[in-house]
Amino acid sequence: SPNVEQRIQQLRDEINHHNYLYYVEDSPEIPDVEYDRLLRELQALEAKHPALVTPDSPTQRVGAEPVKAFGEVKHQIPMLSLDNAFSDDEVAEFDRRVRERLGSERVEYVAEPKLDGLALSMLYEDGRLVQAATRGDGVSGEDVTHNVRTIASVPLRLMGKDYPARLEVRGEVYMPKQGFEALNQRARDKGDKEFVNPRNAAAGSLRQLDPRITAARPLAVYCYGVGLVEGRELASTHSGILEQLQHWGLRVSPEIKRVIGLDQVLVYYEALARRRAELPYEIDGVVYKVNRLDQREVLGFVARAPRWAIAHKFPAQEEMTR
Ligand SMILES: Cc1c[n+]2nc(N)[nH]c2nc1OC(C)C
Repeated sequence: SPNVEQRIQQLRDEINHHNYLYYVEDSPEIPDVEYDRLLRELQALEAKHPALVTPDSPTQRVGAEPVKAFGEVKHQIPMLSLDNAFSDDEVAEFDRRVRERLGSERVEYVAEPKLDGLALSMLYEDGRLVQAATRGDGVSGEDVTHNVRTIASVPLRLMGKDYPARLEVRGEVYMPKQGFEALNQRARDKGDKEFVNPRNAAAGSLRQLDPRITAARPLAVYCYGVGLVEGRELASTHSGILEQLQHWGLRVSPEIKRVIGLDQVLVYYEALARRRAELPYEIDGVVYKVNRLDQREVLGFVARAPRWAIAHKFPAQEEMTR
């Protein structure tokens, strides 16, 4: 009956909204107990009207059956790796080459924390998450859709209406430090093997055949770019695209900043290096990317990595603590 369908749709919209506030904006508006009541009401209505269940319903995050094997996903746009810089001089050299090729005095970059997780590609068609894949070798990766759907900070449906018909979002899936410690504590209590570091724990949690295992692991995603885009033009700068992704309900790191010129780039790096131990997740450096897409076109790529971006790594953790 129409009012059941209306109530189901209303509950879905409300639950998706509260999911977004809690997991993407980290600023819930209602107490957990109220959220649980909404979810239970939707689950009860869907149990009574199974024909009304849709894959993008918030009740459908955890698939019932494990997959037999990981499908292979061919990335229509290769997922590139990054060149590394290990010193300020190497960053200065990167900036000089960029300025020289662009023939411009000062270049605007976007500086982003480089999370120590694993790269992920998520494809949204008509606003629905239809596929998620690991980077693999950059050309093809593993289909981990069933597991990515269980990550609360990943929307099953985009918000608003002005998103492209097909939008591939790229980001990093990671395990926050606190979740990692708790997971290893549980492993110790059960006499299970512990994970060596949050990156391995995230990789191991994502590459499960049974989504119920992944659903029980504390994973999160920060989006940092796009791949395939069809159906409408996006902004002409990387920072503009990241704002659009946030507008559509995708989670983007609040640490991301626009910086102009080498001096501001290095100030950002030093500031983040000082805060590294306090961040709730592990990072292994900072990524600087030329902000204007037209300038990226001019710069292009070398064999395996773009000329328009570079990762500036921190010294390995143990050296820092010595
Ligand atoms: C591999 C990679 C990793 N990360 N991490 C961030 N924050 N941005 C980013 N961009 C990447 O690659 C693009 C520059 C192509």
